[in-house]
Amino acid sequence: MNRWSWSDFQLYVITGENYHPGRSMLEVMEQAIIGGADIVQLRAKDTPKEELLAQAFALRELTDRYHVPLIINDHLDVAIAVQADGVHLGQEDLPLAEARRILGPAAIIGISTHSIEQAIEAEAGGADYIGVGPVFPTGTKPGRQAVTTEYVRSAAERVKIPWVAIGGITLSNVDEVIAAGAARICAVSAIVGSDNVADACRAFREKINQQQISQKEKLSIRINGREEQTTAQSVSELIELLGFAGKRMVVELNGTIIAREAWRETEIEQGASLELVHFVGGG
Ligand SMILES: Cc1ncc(COP(=O)(O)OP(=O)(O)O)c(N)n1
Ligand SMILES: Cc1ncsc1CCOP(=O)(O)O
Ligand SMILES: [Mg+2]
Repeated sequence: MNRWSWSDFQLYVITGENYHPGRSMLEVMEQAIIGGADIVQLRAKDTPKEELLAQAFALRELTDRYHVPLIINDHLDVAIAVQADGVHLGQEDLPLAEARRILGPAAIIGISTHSIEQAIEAEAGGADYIGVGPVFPTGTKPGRQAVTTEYVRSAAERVKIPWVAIGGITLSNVDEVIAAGAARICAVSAIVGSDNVADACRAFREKINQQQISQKEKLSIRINGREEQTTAQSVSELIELLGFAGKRMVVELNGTIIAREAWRETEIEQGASLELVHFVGGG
């Protein structure tokens, strides 16, 4: 991953110094990158500007060394000063259009969204990616209402630009978020607060990859007009998986009736349309 293919990212890690007393932000973020963080954000809400700027320069040097994109939370001036790859803005921060006017077309601008309406607005306004969250309640943004995996599900259905699920995501609940359709995960506490930051990142990456492999293996097909996902590769396998093995059936695949003898060698391909008629009763 590098800044030229930034949108393929899977694991986005944000700084959170209060989660790792005794370890520096730089050593923690280096471990995150080594473990597989493929985009990072500097977020330090209460840090004075001068110190924030120094942290941003140091993180720029680190991310340059590893060819990882750097995003600055909230502060466009800091992003410009350190030649970061972009900024992340919330609903109450500088409006997207203003940020774009200042930063230009090449900058990566991410927008926090808490509803599908906000997501559609950010997409239409030219955001490069959006944050979807907080999925779960989180101490990193106390008091902010969780959007739940319901919003993750609608983002998966409707958002066309890259989007990342964020907020209260841990190794114990990330499967739920991925199952709701998230292909990109962002975390603070579960990663930077972990004893072994690199291993935590590897574990998150493993879970994201695992899900993507099993999604890829599934074919999207239509059965009697309904969109379905299947791992079946032949008509006979599909009939078995649907629990119709041994039953009297007529199978039509893409408009052609398939004789029972041909079920085993007839492959099912992505986008196939099947009509299955099951005869009930005998006589
Ligand atoms: C990737 C990502 N998503 C959401 C946020 C939150 O941004 P915002 O709502 O502006 O809140 P603060 O982070 O500024 O407290 C984010 N930073 N990154
Ligand atoms: C910055 C931010 N925006 C929405 S949730 C959140 C915090 C994410 O932190 P954590 O992964 O510790 O819940
Ligand atoms: Mg903000």
